[in-house]
Amino acid sequence: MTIARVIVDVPSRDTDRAFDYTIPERLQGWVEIGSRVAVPFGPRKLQGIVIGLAEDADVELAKLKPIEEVLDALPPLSPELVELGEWMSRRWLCPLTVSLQAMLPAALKGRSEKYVFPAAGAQWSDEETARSGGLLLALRKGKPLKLAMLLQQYPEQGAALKRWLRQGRLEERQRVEDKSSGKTVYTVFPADAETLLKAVEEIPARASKQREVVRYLAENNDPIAVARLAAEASTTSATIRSLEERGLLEIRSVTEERDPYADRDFTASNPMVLTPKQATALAPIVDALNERSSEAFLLHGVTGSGKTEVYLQAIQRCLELGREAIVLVPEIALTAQLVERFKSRFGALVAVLHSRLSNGERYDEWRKIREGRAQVAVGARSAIFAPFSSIGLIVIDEEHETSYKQEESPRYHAREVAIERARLHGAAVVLGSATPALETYEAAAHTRGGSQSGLGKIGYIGLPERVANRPLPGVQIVDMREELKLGNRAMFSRSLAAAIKDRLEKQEQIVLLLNRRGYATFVMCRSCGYTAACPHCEISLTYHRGSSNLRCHYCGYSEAEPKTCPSCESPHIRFFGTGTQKVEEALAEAFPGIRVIRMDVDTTTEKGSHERWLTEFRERRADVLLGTQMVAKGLDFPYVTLVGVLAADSALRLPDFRAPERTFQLLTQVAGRAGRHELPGEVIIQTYDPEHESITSVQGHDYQGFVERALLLRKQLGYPPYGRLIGVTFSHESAAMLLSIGGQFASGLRERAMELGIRKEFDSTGASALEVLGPVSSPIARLKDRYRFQCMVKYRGDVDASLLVSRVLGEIGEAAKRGGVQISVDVDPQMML
Ligand SMILES: Nc1ncnc2c1ncn2[C@@H]1O[C@H](COP(=O)(O)OP(=O)(O)OP(=O)(O)O)[C@@H](O)[C@H]1O
Ligand SMILES: [Zn+2]
Ligand SMILES: [Zn+2]
Repeated sequence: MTIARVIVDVPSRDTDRAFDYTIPERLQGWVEIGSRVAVPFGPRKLQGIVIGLAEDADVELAKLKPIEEVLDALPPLSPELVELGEWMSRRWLCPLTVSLQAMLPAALKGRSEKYVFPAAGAQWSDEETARSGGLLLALRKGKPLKLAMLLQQYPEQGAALKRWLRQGRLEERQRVEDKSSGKTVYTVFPADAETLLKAVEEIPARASKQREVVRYLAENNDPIAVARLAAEASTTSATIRSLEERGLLEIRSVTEERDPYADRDFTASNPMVLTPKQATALAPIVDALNERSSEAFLLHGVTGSGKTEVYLQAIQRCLELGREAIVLVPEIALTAQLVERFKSRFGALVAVLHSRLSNGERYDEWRKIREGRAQVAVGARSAIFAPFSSIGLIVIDEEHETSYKQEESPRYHAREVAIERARLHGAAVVLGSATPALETYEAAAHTRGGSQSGLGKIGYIGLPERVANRPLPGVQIVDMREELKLGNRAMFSRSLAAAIKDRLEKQEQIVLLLNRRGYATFVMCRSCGYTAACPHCEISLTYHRGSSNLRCHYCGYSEAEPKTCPSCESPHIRFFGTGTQKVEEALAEAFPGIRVIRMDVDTTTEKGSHERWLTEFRERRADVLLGTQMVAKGLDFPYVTLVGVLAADSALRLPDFRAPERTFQLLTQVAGRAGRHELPGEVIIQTYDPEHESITSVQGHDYQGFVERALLLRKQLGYPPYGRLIGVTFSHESAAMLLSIGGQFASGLRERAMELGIRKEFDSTGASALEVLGPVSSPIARLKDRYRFQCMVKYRGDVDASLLVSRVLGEIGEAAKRGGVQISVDVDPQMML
């Protein structure tokens, strides 16, 4: 190959195409599809990723510049991931480099020097050594060698070097100054036992310590850390170094893998005997695995129906077939408990990827996957890009979770990426949930046609009952308006208070959910109605009791709590709304001695704190687990028999058409925490809106009914999954500028649609339609001193709206850029805020 087609890492429309470079002779063996390279670009030197190789370019070869450097010994992306990236960029309208960069571990992105050195204990035959043209001799001197130097001096050894790296006999490391690099440990590599035993005789008797160490090494002929050897042979590192001078051992610095779960023991677990229902659920998944067919399934199982065991046994089958599995879980559910369930079944084969790991830890887990040392990747959203080569199964647990959509570019949805990646691998996909997203349910049930979800056909698997005939918990709805009428002004209704008291007496446990989305604590003046808002963002400031200050959750701005109203000077200014802190106080007051664990953004910032709280609760060192959304998911505690929901309806009024769906899902999930084991459960939901379907459907555990009605409404309005949306947000310091650019966009798009004869009415015929809403001020009208306007493009049927949008953006792009307007496009937005 002589030409490499390179995507340079500049995320802009102008550079969003492949540029051709020649591959110099010395790099011939090194450049592959997926390689990260350094290339000259105008006066600059840029990083880029090779997405294609060719013999010929469209222009004269002499006009092309050569690639300057290859940045990693092994390409960090496979051809398959490059292809996936290209698909993502088309799907979510973003520059290709943005998609590709999203797949790389952060630790790799820098321009740090790479080193190559032998892995501990790696062996080579004499023949390999002879054929390596001096490369192995150089490497085995012990010092890590710079990759750049190896590329220069051993150009013809590229294939061999890469093979050894892939086999894990060589290691590639980077020296970066942050914690990304592994822990360096000085390690003793002893000579062979025979040599050592012979040497013992030659060491003078007065050097008895040296003799002892040599004897020890002859008996334990494995590499060992210097510090450890010193301890075991009760000697000093000086003694050990003197043996290096005698040529009896070598000391090399070895970078230790950081295993974030190293200090934990996982008791091995065996597959459970499946219930007949679980077995029926597993069967079609196993069939798909055996046939290597890229089928997708919705595993719709009520809370506590044993979905996890079905995943585990499907994964087991996948591994037996010699293939790899990815399991996605919501970030917040990625707790020790869940990791443990996978680690105890599959042990060291499991790599864990989540954002609480340091960059270096993530990089180590990523390499474990790439080098074939792990076969199962468990992680949050981005684990969908785990660098496996032969995926057999992708599981997405709690598939309805909004966190599977990335809210920054590339604005991909992991569910769709999973289905596409599975297609490339011939892998099966299992989407599991007790409350599937309407889009997924519709794709699986094909209830009334006209779906635009883009998910293709999905098989439906139901698990309608809990394991061992355990009943779903009884749900009681309490009308808080009635409570007030009866003179109860407390935070807890009479029935919730009585139930809490009862559980405290029985020493059972309680989960309390404060649905706080859209309901943060804010400061309001009772005399004039003034509310404290961030001066940079159009957002209410949130009150933090600990520090007594007001904070903006978007930009971090903070100010002291006002003593008098800045607007009318009234002293009657105080904070409103119920925060978890306030609930905690109310609990302490109403139930003296109650032990409460509060879990919210404030108490879980510290690394590991999340897990610590949950362990404490599991060990029954607390009576109540009180928290926001994060207490609702995936937890399985046997002594929880009561779940209480405060302010169930607080998120119902958000200006988002998915608000009722989200509320229903959250309530169902949290209700599902109760009575999962022998003890039966009870749920009490407090609300000011007891007639609302999102709440009454939870009472009857009536997912089907709720969804059928919700889908009907969506269909009438042309909302997903029966229509699709593209959100375009414009931001600038000046609102006037935005109106102008936003207006140009909207009218440009309307004109194009009209030219193509696309109607704008969403009528009952279901015919193709496209409507442009806006530009209007965004629900968050100002953020970090920039005003925000948005247009919502709503369409259905046979309309390539993505293409139209990118054309129109191309037309106004120049003017927008000159004016400094930032434009972001969100295809299939999940958040309307
Ligand atoms: N075949 C089985 N035999 C006995 N117990 C089982 C079996 N399958 C699952 N369980 C137990 O039932 C409980 C619920 O299972 P699991 O947590 O997998 O449910 P789930 O469907 O994932 O629930 P959720 O969606 O609420 O997280 C667990 O304690 C699990 O150990
Ligand atoms: Zn006031
Ligand atoms: Zn702010």
